[in-house]
Amino acid sequence: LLPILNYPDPRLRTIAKPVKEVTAEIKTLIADMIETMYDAQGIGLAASQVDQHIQLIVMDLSEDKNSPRVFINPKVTPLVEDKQAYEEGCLSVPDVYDKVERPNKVRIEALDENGEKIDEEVDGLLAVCIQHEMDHLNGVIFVDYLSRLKQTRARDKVRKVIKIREKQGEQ
Ligand SMILES: O=C(O)C[C@@H](Cc1ccccc1)[C@H](O)SCc1ccccc1
Ligand SMILES: [Zn+2]
Repeated sequence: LLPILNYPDPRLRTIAKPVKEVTAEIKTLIADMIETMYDAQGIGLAASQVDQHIQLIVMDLSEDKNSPRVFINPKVTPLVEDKQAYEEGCLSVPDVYDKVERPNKVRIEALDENGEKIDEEVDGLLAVCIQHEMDHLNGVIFVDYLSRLKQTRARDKVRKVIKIREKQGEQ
C-alpha cells in the first residue's frame, strides 16, 4: 500500500508532469495505486495523492470493485455550461464532505495502461470523479472551492482524524 498525502500537505500542490512512456515501473505504480484506492474505499485516486507527480489517475466506479480504469495524460473538456452540485469527499481530506458544483458532462481524452487512446463523453459520477482527479494533477483540492471558514474546519478535522489513526496504529 502507498501512503496517501493528507491536506494541507504542500506536496499536494505540485503540478503533475506528462507521462512520456508507460514503463514497467509505471505499471507497478498503477497496480499499487489501484490496491491503495480499494483499501482506502476510494472510487478514484490521482498519482499526486501518493506523492508521484505524473499525470496518472486510477478509478473504479463498479459495484464489485473489479473493473479499474487507468487514465494517463488525461485532458478533460466541459461539454455543457450547466453545472451540478455533488457531495464530494477526498482520500486526502478524510471525513470532510461538502457540495462542489462542476459541469455535469465532459469529454475525456487520455491514454490507457497500454498506451491506447481513450476519447469518451461522460456524465454523472464519472464526470464528477474525473474532474476531481484532474484537479489533483493540477494541485487543486476540492476544499479550495469552499469558504475560508470551511477550509479551516477541514484542516482541524484532518488533524484530528490523523491523530486518531496514529493512536489506533499504536495499539
Ligand atoms: O480523489 C480522491 O480523493 C478519491 C475521491 C474521488 C471522488 C471524489 C468526489 C466525488 C467522487 C469521487 C473519493 O474519496 S472516493 C470516495 C467517494 C466515494 C463515492 C462518492 C464520493 C466519494
Ligand atoms: Zn481527492
